[in-house]
This record gives sequence, structure tokens and C-alpha cells, in this order.
Amino acid sequence: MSSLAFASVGGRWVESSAHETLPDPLNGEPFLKVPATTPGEAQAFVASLELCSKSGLHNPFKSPERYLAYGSATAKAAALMAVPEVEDFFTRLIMRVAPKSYAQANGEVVVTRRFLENFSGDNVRMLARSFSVPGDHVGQASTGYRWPFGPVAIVSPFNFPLGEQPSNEGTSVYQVLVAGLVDSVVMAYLCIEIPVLQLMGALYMGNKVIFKTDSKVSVVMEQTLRLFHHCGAPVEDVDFINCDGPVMHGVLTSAQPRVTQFTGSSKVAEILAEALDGKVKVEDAGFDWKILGPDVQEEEYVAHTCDQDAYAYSGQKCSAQSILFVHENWSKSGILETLKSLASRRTLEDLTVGPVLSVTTETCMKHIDSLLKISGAKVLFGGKPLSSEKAKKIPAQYGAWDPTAVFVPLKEMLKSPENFALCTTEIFGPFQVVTEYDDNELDAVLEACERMNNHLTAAVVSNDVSFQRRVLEATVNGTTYCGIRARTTGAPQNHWFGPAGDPRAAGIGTIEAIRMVWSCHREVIMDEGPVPEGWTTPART
Ligand SMILES: NC(=O)c1ccc[n+]([C@@H]2O[C@H](COP(=O)([O-])OP(=O)(O)OC[C@H]3O[C@@H](n4cnc5c(N)ncnc54)[C@H](O)[C@@H]3O)[C@@H](O)[C@H]2O)c1
Repeated sequence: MSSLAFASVGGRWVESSAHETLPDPLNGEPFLKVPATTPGEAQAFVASLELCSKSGLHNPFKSPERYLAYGSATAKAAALMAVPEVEDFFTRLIMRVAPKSYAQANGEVVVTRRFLENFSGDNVRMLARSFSVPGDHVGQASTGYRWPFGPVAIVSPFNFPLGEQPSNEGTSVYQVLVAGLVDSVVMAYLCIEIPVLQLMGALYMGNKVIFKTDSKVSVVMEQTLRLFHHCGAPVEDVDFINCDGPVMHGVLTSAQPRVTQFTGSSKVAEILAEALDGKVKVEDAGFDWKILGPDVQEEEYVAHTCDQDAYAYSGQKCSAQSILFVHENWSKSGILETLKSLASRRTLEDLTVGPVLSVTTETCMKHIDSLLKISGAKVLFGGKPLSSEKAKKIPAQYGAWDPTAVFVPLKEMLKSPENFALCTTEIFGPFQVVTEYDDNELDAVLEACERMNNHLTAAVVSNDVSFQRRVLEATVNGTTYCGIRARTTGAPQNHWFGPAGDPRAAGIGTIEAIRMVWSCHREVIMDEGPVPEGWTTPART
């Protein structure tokens, strides 16, 4: 096997001296040989980013034709991604590297394409729309512009990759070590959606980007980048690096990008916030709650949504339902039994449950044991490793367990900081905590929501207007669904997705998200005169 290019820097694909061999998440066999940039090689990326000034690659005064170029390239990319073969390729590529069902992977590709359709043509320059206010005298007016940051960075996680190969330009930077990479149903969820939506937003606003995604899924973005180049996106605007976290940490601290947009765990987010003096925009861990209100209706639909929110893509969505507050009326209606039955239909065969890429089975089982020490706690269903012969082939570095729900009494959960911390620890896999409350305990439910640290998604499942209001007025989650059809997952291109309650919070997908994350406000006050006839120098003040 020959060594292939590893990264794009300064507009050309270059090679790395070292590679990392990744195991197939389904059977542990060598799967992908991914470039592993060394600290020495990473210096080229630092130097490339330093070439970009703070005023960016384009802004309303500089090279405005680049807004149009991005509108045109985006229109072409959207059209290509609508070609059935291209859509299918990306879907299967995502499935292969981050195991999830065809439907889940395809949803990611479709959202990405719709985003590109939204920002085709003039919509890119519309993002940089300014406003003007008349001045105090002739020749004066102030204008507020959206200004780029210049050199910026994007670091994204494994769970939502995206990729495709519409052209034959260049060779893939990855070596596929097994036949049939995109055969059959395999794996991934936000491999493309998160990186593409953030990357394109950064570029539209005039920034130069160094971009890193998790090596487990970066083949998807490598293919996507080639698609954008094929469609006419300027090749020098993005430096794409494959490396581990520590090497990227070194790149960021050396290059000091004006903004680093980080999507991933809260632990790494905090490390970067400190190392980069707060110049970060963060989409971090999701510990997402759902409250089933007192009005029981549409039982089958609500149970279906609860199961999908907790267990689709094996719970590896930042928006996955982590805790379910069940009103006693819903318990009496039998929702927990329906949930158990729906979860039991999930199989490794169609990847409706599958390998967990960042939590081992051992970690999850230990977590369950700790929860069971809380008085009244019990396993509602699951709580065991996947047991089929096929499941036993999943490598030990990944997790593989049955969709699991552990019940913890609300009073016990709130009893001590230790219990609460345990019950609200994110397990990034098919796992949720369930608790119950009655009409007199809504304040305790709201206290639990207040005490949580992450405020990403939430769902208020009720059509009772006063109940909805009581919950909405007392909570903060950045993406909150409300009503009997409310869900926690789903990050479509048509609404904001991101946490709230943190000045560093980033958003994704919409006009407001792009403008807020990837541009800053600059006010230019034109004051061109004339100076009034007969003006004389006044007394000093
Ligand atoms: N809020 C959101 O929109 C969102 C979306 C997806 C995932 N997530 C969260 O991400 C987590 C799971 O993803 P993960 O396991 O890939 O997260 P992670 O934090 O371990 O890794 C994220 C990325 O950061 C890189 N990295 C790690 N240490 C680094 C460092 N010191 N400097 C620079 N880069 C570094 C990793 O290589 C990876 O590319 C979960 O907590 C999930 O909730 C959040």
C-alpha cells in the first residue's frame, strides 16, 4: 500500500510521514489508514493561517466578487448533491465510518444539501447585509458592516461527518484497507452536517479556515472538500488537517486564530477556552431533557419519538434524549412498556443499534452500577452488553450495549450533589435516565433543569398552554421543542441549533447563526464634509 496525501495546506494536497490505522467499528479489522500529521509537519498549517490578515479574504470593501463566487460554487455543489448516485455515495460513506441506519445517514446528507440550496447565488452576499443611519450633518452617515475575523479554526467531533466523490480530481487521502467500504448498511451521523454548515458559514463571511474533524470520520469531509473544489470554491481558503487532539492543540496555540469554533465535549471546550484566551465559539456536550406533561394523548407517536430521540444512531447525537421526566399520567398509560418494546426492535443488522465510538461497554456498565446504588433505582430495560455473535466482533475500544433506560426516583436524584451529578452525566450512547413526577412535583423537575450544566436541546411534550408556559419561562435550552410532537433530536437547516445560557455559545445552520458566529460588527462613520462656510476654530473644551 502506498502512502497518500493527508491534508490540504495552502491550496495543495500534501503528504504526512505517519499514519494511523483505524479498526473497522463492526469487526475490529484494519479499516482505514488515516494520515497523522506530526507536530513538525503541522508548522506548515500555522504558517498558512498566518498569511491571512484580520480583515479577511473578502469583506464589503475588499474583493466583494468573492461573495458571488461562493454563491455560484454553492449552487453547483447543491445540484451535485441532489444527483441520486452522489446522495447515495455520501449516505453510504457516512454509514460506513460512523455506524447508523441508511435513513439516519441519508437525513444528514439531505439537510446538508438543503443548507447549500439556501445559500446559493445572492444569498451569500445577503449574509453580509449592512445598515446605515443618517448622520448629524451633510456628508455624515454611519454604516454597520458584518466583518470577518480573518484567520479562524474549526474543530469538529466524530458523530456528524459528510462526504462524496463526484469527480476524479486527485486521489483520496485515505487508504481503504477493506473491500466494499460503502457496501451494505454500515455507520455515522453528523459526519458532514456539522462540518459543512460551520465551514461554509465561515467562508461565506470572508474568513480563512484551518479545519480538523475526528480522524474516525474525516474521509467524509475530505471527499466533500474535493466536491467544493470541483464546483469552483477557491482552494487556498481552507487548510484541512488530519491529526490527533494534542497536535491540533499545538497548532491552535501557535497560530492563535481570531476565532476557534469547537464542537465536541465540554471538557475539551473548557481546555480550549483557557488556552485561546476565550476566543472560542462552543457547541459542547448535550445533556438533553424531555418532560412529558400531564395531558396524555397520541401515545404511540410520543413513544416512537422518545425511542428515536434516545436510541437512534445509538444515542450518539449531541441532541439525544438523556433524561426523561414522565408525568404519572403517562406512566399509568403504559408508555414505559411501549418504550421497552420499541427499543427491543433495534438490531445490529440494520444498525438501528450499533457500535458506540467514544464510550466503552465497560464504562457504561460501571455507570449503570453506580446509578443502581441510589435508593429506588432500577433498570427498566437493557443494561447488558449486546450479545449476538456479530456484536462480539465489535472491538473493545468501542462500546456495544442494548438500548438502556435506568429509573431513578426524582427525590433521590435531587437529594445530594453526588446523586445529581451521576444522574446528569452524559453517556454518549444508547442510554437514558428516566424519572417520574406528579402534579405537585413540577417545581422539583424545573429545579433539576436549572441545576444541569448543559443547555442544548429540550422537549416539552404537552399541548397544555399553562404547563408549556410554566416550563418555558423557567428554562433556557438553546433549541427547545414544545408541543405534543416535541422531540430533542433533529438539527435541520431551517432552524437555529445550539446551546444557550453561555456567552461563548455557537449556533449552526441559519442566517443568524452564520452572522453571529463568523462575523463581527464594524461601524464605519463617513464624514466627508463640506465643513460649513465661515467656520472658525472654537474655544477649547
Ligand atoms: N453541541 C453540539 O452541537 C454537539 C454536536 C456533536 C457532538 N457534541 C458533543 O461532542 C461529544 C462527542 O464527541 P467527541 O467524543 O468527538 O468529542 P471530543 O471533545 O473528544 O473531540 C472533539 C474534537 O476535538 C479534538 N480534540 C480533542 N482534544 C483537543 C485539543 N486539546 N485541542 C484541539 N482539538 C482537540 C478531537 O480530536 C475531535 O476532533 C459529546 O459530548 C457530544 O455531546 C456536541
